[in-house]
Amino acid sequence: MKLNAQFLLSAFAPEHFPTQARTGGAPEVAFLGRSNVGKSSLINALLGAGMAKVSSTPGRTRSINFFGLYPVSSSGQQKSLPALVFADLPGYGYAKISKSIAAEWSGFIDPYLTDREQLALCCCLVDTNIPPQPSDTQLMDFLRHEQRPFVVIGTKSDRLSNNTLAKSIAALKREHGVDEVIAVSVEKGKSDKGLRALWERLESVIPA
Ligand SMILES: Nc1nc2c(ncn2[C@@H]2O[C@H](COP(=O)(O)OP(=O)(O)OP(=O)(O)O)[C@@H](O)[C@H]2O)c(=O)[nH]1
Ligand SMILES: [Mg+2]
Repeated sequence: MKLNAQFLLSAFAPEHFPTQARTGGAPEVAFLGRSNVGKSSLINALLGAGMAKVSSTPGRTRSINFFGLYPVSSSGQQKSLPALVFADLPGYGYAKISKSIAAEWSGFIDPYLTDREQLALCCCLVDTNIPPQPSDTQLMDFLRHEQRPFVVIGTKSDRLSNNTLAKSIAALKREHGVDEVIAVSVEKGKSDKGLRALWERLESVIPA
């Protein structure tokens, strides 16, 4: 299926979340993880450069940013409703701004993860360059409790040798209690095997 990506809106409160009229109730995929882990970069790699704002300053994404993925017919016509919606979420776990982030989480991110009916899959991004983080374990425990399906994605894999990456992935699987961690890199010229595996998983949430 050919999909055309379009920015929908930035939400700072639950009442801003895209309406049924806007999305037709399309399934949503949320991108979650600590500040600077590479959420916005991954969305750009999946949807095309420039979609989401990337920054070297942690804590850049402060709103939930929604993107619609619209099917395009063989004649090139774009459908009026998206088949899938991506949600780029603010990061957590960055000490300097953790207080304001904590307030945001209880204000509108928590409600999004708890109540959003369309939310079909959570992508939990973890950095393969650092040891497993308690804040990530905490998020996954929360998602398990909420019975939200999630997939764990290991970012910035280009910075590690194959051997070190394999060890890191093994540690992440063990610590987070998951069978699979999809290793990805958004660096040009690096293998896009992980990105392709991820796309397959994402497309699987679109109803046939
Ligand atoms: N080497 C390498 N760097 C990456 C990769 N993905 C992201 N980065 C870098 O990591 C930094 C943070 O990336 P973002 O995508 O803005 O991270 P984020 O998770 O959206 O951050 P917040 O919005 O602050 O929560 C940027 O400097 C990116 O260039 C990757 O696959 N490889
Ligand atoms: Mg971001």
